[in-house]
Amino acid sequence: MLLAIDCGNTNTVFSIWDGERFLCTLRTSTHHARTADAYFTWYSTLVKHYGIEADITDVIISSTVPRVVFNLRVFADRFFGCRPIVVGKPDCLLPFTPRVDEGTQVGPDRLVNTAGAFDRHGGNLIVVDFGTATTFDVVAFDGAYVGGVIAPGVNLSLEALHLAAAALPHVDISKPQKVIGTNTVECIQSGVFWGYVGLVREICERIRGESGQEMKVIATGGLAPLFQQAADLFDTYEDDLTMHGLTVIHRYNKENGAP
Ligand SMILES: Nc1ncnc2c1ncn2[C@@H]1O[C@H](COP(=O)(O)OP(=O)(O)OP(=O)(O)O)[C@@H](O)[C@H]1O
Ligand SMILES: CC(C)(CO)[C@@H](O)C(=O)NCCC(=O)O
Ligand SMILES: [K+]
Repeated sequence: MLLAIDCGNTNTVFSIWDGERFLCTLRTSTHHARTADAYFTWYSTLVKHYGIEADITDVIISSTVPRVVFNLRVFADRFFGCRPIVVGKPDCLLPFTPRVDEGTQVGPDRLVNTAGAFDRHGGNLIVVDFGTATTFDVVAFDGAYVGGVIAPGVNLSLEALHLAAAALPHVDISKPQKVIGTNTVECIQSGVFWGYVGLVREICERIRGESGQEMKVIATGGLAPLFQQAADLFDTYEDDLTMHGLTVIHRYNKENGAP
């Protein structure tokens, strides 16, 4: 069985796979100081709760936070006796070579999203991921990551307003009924919500223009459905895209003789 781990700057998600069959997802916040033993305590409690007979033989990790990788490696070695594949490390094979400026370290989550989206949809895609940052990954005709866009995440923008302006409260994102807010909370929600609708539309339009291609837009991340409610921004929404990408890269490494 495969344990696929996606560590973002905010949240860490584990998913367990029996071959192609998805078994469960476990989610926790990302903390660089969490030890291998602490991961196992959390993991084994939840696996037991879900009644899963998990016999993990393989682990793959994508982490946008370099510091957490050490403890996750120890976790994989100590509790499952295996050496994980870590996306972005030289010994992890990718189904494509990113076409970016020399020396650029593309976020592993973006490489994983690219692999997952190409596997499901073929090439000429824009993948929009609403995580800590809002990222746009451009996937070429042949499945290569060829660049993209990084914008501040939705929750980060809300938090930044609250932190920087003494009179602005913390506000949760939601779809406002109108553009013109008549109280502070509505004004903030309007700015961030409609601002992101415009941002997504404009960036996708410009990517299509620059590529000279029609491109399908695939959205992932918890907040994507909220934005889709407001406007026809995406062709599809796939909440499991990153996890699927991890299984694609894992399979590719197995088939191509990686350790
Ligand atoms: N249905 C939902 N409605 C509102 N907010 C949601 C929903 N699902 C998830 N969220 C929130 O959306 C945010 C984005 O979630 P997501 O898991 O895509 O990224 P993240 O974990 O915040 O980012 P990263 O992967 O960079 O750590 C999270 O703060 C999450 O709590
Ligand atoms: C942009 C984030 C933070 C999104 O999770 C991550 O992909 C990352 O740290 N990227 C490194 C820089 C890059 O992707 O070009
Ligand atoms: K994510």
